[in-house]
Amino acid sequence: MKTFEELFAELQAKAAEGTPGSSTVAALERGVHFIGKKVVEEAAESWMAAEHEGPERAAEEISQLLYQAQVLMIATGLDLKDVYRHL
Ligand SMILES: N=c1c2ncn([C@@H]3O[C@H](COP(=O)(O)OP(=O)(O)OP(=O)(O)O)[C@@H](O)[C@H]3O)c2ncn1[C@@H]1O[C@H](COP(=O)(O)O)[C@@H](O)[C@H]1O
Repeated sequence: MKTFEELFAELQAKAAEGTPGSSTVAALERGVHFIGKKVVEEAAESWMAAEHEGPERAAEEISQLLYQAQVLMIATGLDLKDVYRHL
């Protein structure tokens, strides 16, 4: 198990190193348009899971939504503090 902050630090490091075999690096190479579509896809799947598939499936889909949101942040050059200051 990892926290939101720990995952973000891991993704930043992989992006900086261009780690081979990383799905994050592959997504970043495809760009914001591709990542944005993944965010929307995971948002829809989170909604559907919450409404129809129960809390366990919702948790799984929401974790993927958080992951994709972090990838979008990195693709946009944002750090966590850039987002947190709007909370
Ligand atoms: N938490 C995630 C994570 N969540 C989702 N994904 C990716 O997001 C994509 C999910 O897209 P899809 O919806 O197409 O996948 P799916 O099979 O249809 O899944 P469902 O949405 O239908 O359930 C897959 O490519 C996953 O690899 C993730 N990829 C990586 N991580 C974590 O990110 C870290 C770095 O991973 P790498 O960059 O791959 O090394 C590791 O700690 C990973 O655990």
